[in-house]
Amino acid sequence: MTSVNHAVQRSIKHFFKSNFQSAKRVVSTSPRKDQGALALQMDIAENNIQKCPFLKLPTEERDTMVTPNTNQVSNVQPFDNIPGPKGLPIVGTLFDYFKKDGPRFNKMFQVQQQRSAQYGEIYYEKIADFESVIVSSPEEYNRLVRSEGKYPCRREMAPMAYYNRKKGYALGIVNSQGQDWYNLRTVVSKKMLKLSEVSRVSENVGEVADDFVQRLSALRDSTGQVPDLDKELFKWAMESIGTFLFEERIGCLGNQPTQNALSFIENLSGFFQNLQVLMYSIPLYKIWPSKTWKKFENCSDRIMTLGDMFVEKKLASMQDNKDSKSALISHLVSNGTLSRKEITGLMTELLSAAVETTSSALTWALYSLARNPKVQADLFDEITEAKLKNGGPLSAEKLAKLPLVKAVLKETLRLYPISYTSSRYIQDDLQLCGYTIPAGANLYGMFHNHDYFPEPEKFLPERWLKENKMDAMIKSASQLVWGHGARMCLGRRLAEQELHITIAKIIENFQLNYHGDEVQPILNTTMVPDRPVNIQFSRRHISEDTVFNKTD
Ligand code: HEM
Repeated sequence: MTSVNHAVQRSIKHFFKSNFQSAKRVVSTSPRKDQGALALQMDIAENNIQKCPFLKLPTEERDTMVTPNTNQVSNVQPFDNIPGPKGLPIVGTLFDYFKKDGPRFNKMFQVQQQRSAQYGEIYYEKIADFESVIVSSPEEYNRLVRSEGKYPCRREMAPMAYYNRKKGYALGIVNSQGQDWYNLRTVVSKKMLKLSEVSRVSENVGEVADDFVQRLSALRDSTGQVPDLDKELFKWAMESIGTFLFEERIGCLGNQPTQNALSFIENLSGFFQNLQVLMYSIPLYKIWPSKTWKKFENCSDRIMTLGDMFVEKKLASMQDNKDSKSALISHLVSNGTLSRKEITGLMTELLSAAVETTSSALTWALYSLARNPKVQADLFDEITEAKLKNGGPLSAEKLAKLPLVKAVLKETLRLYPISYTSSRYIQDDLQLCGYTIPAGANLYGMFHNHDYFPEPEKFLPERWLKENKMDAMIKSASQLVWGHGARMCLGRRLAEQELHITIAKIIENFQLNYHGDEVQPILNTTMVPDRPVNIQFSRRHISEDTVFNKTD
């Protein structure tokens, strides 16, 4: 027993040593507005330098790193001067969150907003081993965006990475860094981010949206509400992304959705819910699997098994039928760079990244439209007028390009940024001497700040229309909802296309109403509603020769 106790003590000691060795802080890149031009603050003592913990720089890049230009060093502000909540040793401000909303961390975006109001546009916080400098001004964050190197380094999602290493899976695009990340991303980025590639599946995405409209119509109860709307939106999201990844229908929207697809969706929900808790907690799961960890691990196991089944099934059918050339999976097979195991891992990762994000975005868009009848009417008019001009129904591709449709999505993601923060280990300006500050933009705070967006709590898609001339810097910061630079969201073009087409088709067919209480956003890794969103769908009767319509 004593030897077991010693072993446990030793392993706890080792755990704390490896996880919480406090890195000495060296740099401040906190140019306050009153300092004017960029003034980097550096303490260049070699042994104080903290590097991106993940970055494996190629030798030649490492060799070209230079010492800082001392001309820049003025108005010195040591890193420790960055304001922020003090916190305790080791755990930092962890207990603040326990007091606020229990150990779920699902209101972090609001805490960031409050902290920014208290400390200003830059502050430092350490929550357990999660250290960040949080920036909430578009100007400041744009500087960081501009300083991106060839291998942008984002904080690893530690529980996911730990799971993958433990089970012998590759880290994937989301968690790999440096050259490994670059190699993997290069295989898919052209296919995923090129508009011409993405629009090749627009008609298929349109068909999924049509089926979804039919399904919503059929599922409505006597009050016009769709039971378990959240689950239906998940099914839509999975079916939609399937058109690009596999170029075939997964089978989520039929009367009897495939059990595997349903199980994938269910486990994905559990995966994200538990990931949110594990991300900010002390990573004790590395030595003692907690209940939350076990749930996370079970969901991850199931997701990997199901992903493997989807991919294997598709690969087997591709051997018989060589037709589906535009599917991403065919591209990966013919490209020949990745092994079968790597292809499976990547496809499962993309499927996982796609479903919760796009279904949450569509939920928020429908909720916002349901509460804003005027915007809905304008959107319906835009679609109807475009149809009249076109002399008939619009292709999915044309629907996706309507200005107000696009503005509705932008405004939805401003109010509810699905990924509430965008973060980097700073490399470029500061990489000059190998410094690192993990920095994140407080997107929620930025997007809800009346200095940047007048009447920030109102859903006003028209603010995005060309004629209203939004300030270019604010417009560019708003893109941060997709991240930025070489590491920007890989699914952005696909997600936008799916969402534009589906929003347009839903408004073309239904008038939406919402009579419930105001829904609040919470974090399940992505930003989701805190309760079921019971929207009423009234079917429009569209007549061919008039822009007016009746609803039932
Ligand atoms: C509304 C929908 C979505 C939003 C708001 C969103 C947002 C984001 C954000 C903010 C990032 C971090 C980017 C950065 O650090 O610069 C990201 C990364 C990523 N997203 Fe999305 N995403 C969405 C949909 C999708 C979809 C549909 C897919 C897959 C088809 C996808 C795949 C990925 C991948 C693989 C990464 C990691 C990229 C890398 O590290 O190189 N996302 N996403």
